[in-house]
Amino acid sequence: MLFAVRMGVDLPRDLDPGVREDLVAREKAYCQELQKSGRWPHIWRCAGQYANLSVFDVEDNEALHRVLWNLPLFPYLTIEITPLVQHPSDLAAGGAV
Ligand SMILES: O=C(O)C[C@H]1C=CC(=O)O1
Repeated sequence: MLFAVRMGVDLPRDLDPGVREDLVAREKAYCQELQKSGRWPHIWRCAGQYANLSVFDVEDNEALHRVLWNLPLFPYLTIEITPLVQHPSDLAAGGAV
């Protein structure tokens, strides 16, 4: 199942710089591990915002929940989820011209 997920990041201004650096490094490693496994095929920065728009390709809602819950930055994220289905006009998916 495909899900579009927007994550807004809100790290406290007074967060210890070392803790912040560690969190961001662990988030990046986890994100790249999921990309390599095919479960996080797209990630885009939302222009001008500390936020990303991502696509997840996971088995079901439960799997998505697990993946998101385990994000190191999870406590600092505002997450919006949109389940996706194929669009009938999508040429790449065989949509008629
Ligand atoms: O920077 C972000 O958008 C938050 C987070 C999501 C993946 C990652 O590496 O960091």
